[in-house]
Amino acid sequence: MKRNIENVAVIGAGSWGTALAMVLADNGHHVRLWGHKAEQINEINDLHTNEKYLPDIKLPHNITGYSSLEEALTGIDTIVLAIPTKAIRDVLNQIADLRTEPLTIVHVSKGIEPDSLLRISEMIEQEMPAELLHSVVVLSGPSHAEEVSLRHPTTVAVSSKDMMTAERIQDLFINQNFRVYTNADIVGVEIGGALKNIIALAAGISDGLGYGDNAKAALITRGLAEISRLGVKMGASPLTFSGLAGIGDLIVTCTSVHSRNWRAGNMLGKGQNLQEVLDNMGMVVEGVRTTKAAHQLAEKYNVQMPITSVLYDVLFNNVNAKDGVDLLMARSKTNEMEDIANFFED
Ligand SMILES: NC(=O)C1=CN([C@@H]2O[C@H](COP(=O)(O)OP(=O)(O)OC[C@H]3O[C@@H](n4cnc5c(N)ncnc54)[C@H](OP(=O)(O)O)[C@@H]3O)[C@@H](O)[C@H]2O)C=CC1
Ligand SMILES: O=C(CO)COP(=O)(O)O
Repeated sequence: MKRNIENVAVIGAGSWGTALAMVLADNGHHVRLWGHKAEQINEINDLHTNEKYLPDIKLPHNITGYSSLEEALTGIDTIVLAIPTKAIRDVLNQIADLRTEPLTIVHVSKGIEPDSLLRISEMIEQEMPAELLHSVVVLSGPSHAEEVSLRHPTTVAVSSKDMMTAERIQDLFINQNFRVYTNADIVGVEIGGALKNIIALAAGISDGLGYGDNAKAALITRGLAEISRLGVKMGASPLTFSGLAGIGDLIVTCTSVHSRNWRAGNMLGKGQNLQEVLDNMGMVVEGVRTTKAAHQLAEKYNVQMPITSVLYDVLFNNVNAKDGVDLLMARSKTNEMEDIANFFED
């Protein structure tokens, strides 16, 4: 495939920003990788490594590290925003102050903001003045940075209200190891990516408690049911949840030792407390804040989300993890497929 070679800035030099910078660099693009810690950027430029986030990985030489956001953005019209949901408003404010020309923002974060209950593309539209925003694209799917950086086969979906730009972003990233699909359902792609982290925390807890594969399969299946139930109420297509940003990402996050959400849940299940777990992780565990947001969304849309609700109590109301599982198992009996009937009722 013949490509247009572009200058692209990746904003956020953590695990995912660095792995995606590698995909873009493999495709021949000129990649600027911005991070807010000068020492880490020196390591990227001098040693071509990012040991804290991707140990033992050599970065291609067409990735250049930047610690000045202004320099990273000069002459750039496409950025990949790869930072935790919590930091997005702050970083977008800095970007908006530095820009005079419109940007296409490809966001790759998997969260929902508590209280505002906004998806990330909505936060971007709120923070960036309209004249500085060309388009917002989301890239999501089953894709652990650790495996992408080893160039193992990976598939993701891109979505946007502007599908012409989504197709341009598909071309920017796609290669032999990294297959990119388009999906026009931006609500479903963002909701699937964010809410799977809640179920991965729960799956980690279940494993930490010593429960087996039956329990995990139940969490994945019933987790998908409650994600879809909420997503459809928010305007998503039910089909998206059977795709890469739905069941695909749910499987990888609930079953992989790479997942920070699964690992955090696992430590909780083994008896550590939440603060201890988050302090030890050293990387973002998006599912914790997203559990708060999903709990609020379930109330707002009047949707039953039993796993989310029990996890919320385990994380924030001192409910013991084992008691939480007992609560889920003791719920009143119901018909497995009643959810599907509800999709088509409204
Ligand atoms: N890791 C993965 O496999 C995947 C992650 N994602 C999503 O991508 C997003 C980013 O995750 P990931 O890269 O893994 O997270 P990491 O914790 O690995 O890295 C986060 C990066 O963001 C930086 N950062 C945090 N706060 C700020 C701030 N206020 N200003 C500037 N930089 C900041 C961190 O800097 P510092 O080093 O100083 O902490 C770090 O470089 C998350 O939403 C995650 O769900 C999506 C798909 C795959
Ligand atoms: O989203 C991911 C894989 O698709 C990464 O999940 P974690 O944030 O749990 O590591």
